[in-house]
Formats: sequence, structure tokens, C-alpha cells
Amino acid sequence: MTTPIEYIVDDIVLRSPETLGILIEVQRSVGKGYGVFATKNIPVGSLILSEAPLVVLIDHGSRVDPLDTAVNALSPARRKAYRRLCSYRHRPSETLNRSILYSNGFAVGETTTGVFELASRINHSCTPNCAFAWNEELGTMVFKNCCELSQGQELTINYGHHKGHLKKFYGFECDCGSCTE
Ligand SMILES: C[S@@+](CC[C@H](N)C(=O)[O-])C[C@H]1O[C@@H](n2cnc3c(N)ncnc32)[C@H](O)[C@@H]1O
Repeated sequence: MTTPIEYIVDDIVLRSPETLGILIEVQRSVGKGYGVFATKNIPVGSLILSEAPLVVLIDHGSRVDPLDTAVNALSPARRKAYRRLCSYRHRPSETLNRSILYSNGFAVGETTTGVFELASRINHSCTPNCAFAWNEELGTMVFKNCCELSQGQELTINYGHHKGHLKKFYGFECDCGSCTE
């Protein structure tokens, strides 16, 4: 659990990660499931979100899937939040926990993957309006907008894959128009 930290964004003092409902909200995104949207105009370079992972996975190659152990160890509310995330099963043998991890995971260090309750709702664009970086000291993924956002605009990040990989691993055809093959 990270200690809440105060940030000043656009004259509002925020306690991390309480930007939900103030700067951003989760809504349906046409053809993409859910997405994260700006609730107001947000100047470039604002702190949009600083969130600790719901689940982290460091795979040590044990026979028992350490992901199942990590998910089972969550509180019922956090386990429910994990299981409610979207999942694209890219192989029939993949477990639901694994599909959720692969569809929603971010690298949080060299060998660690993190899944986030809110950040994992952000959709992809090859020309994204937000950038993110893992902050080791805070133990949070920090998101800032790289251009001005208007109220109601969807936040996007680049998942870091070309078109074919987005289809194969996330199950969607990117139609942003700037994809690389
Ligand atoms: C990390 S989740 C993003 C949140 C997700 N939309 C949800 O409803 O929870 C990744 C999934 O979102 C969808 N997605 C993300 N970016 C998309 C895009 N540009 N076009 C279509 N679907 C997208 C795909 O289903 C993908 O597997």
C-alpha cells in the first residue's frame, strides 16, 4: 500500500490516486469496451493518474502458477476488480487469470508485470495523448497527458506493439490510421 501523496493539478490538490471522478472517469468507448475519459479540459503535462498495481507478477518458473496464487491472495473486492477487467484469450489453453494479465499488464520493472484497476482501462492509440512511466520510489504507474485534453475526450496510450501484434495479443484491429505494420 503506498502512502497518499499530494499533487497539484490545474489548481486542484489531489491525493493519489484520487483523480478518478475529478479529472478522469471510466465510460463505454464505442467499439472498444470501456475506456478512460477526461471529465474537464486538462492542460498538457498534467498528472492524470498515479496508481499502484492491483496485482503484480514476478514469474520464478514455479509449477504452481504464481499468478493464481497472487489473485487468490487478494481481498474479495480486489479479486472481483481483477476478474472484471477485460480478457482476450489468445490461446484456448490460457487460464482466465492469464488472459486478464496479458490483456491488461504493464511492465513495472524488468521482470515484473502489473495489472491496474483503473490504468488497465486505458485504450491504445498509435498516436496517444498520454504517456506513462513506472515510478519505483512511489510504487505507482504515473500517467501524464502529452497534449491538451478536452472535456469528454478519451485518454489513450501506446501499448508498444505494431498492428499485427495488437491483433494477435489483444484481439483488436487498430483503426487509428497511424499504425505501423
Ligand atoms: C488494457 S484493455 C483496455 C480497456 C478495455 N477497453 C476494457 O474494456 O477494459 C485492452 C483491451 O481494450 C480493447 N482496446 C484497446 N485499445 C483499442 C483500440 N484502439 N481499438 C479497439 N479496441 C481496443 C481491446 O479489447 C484490448 O484487448
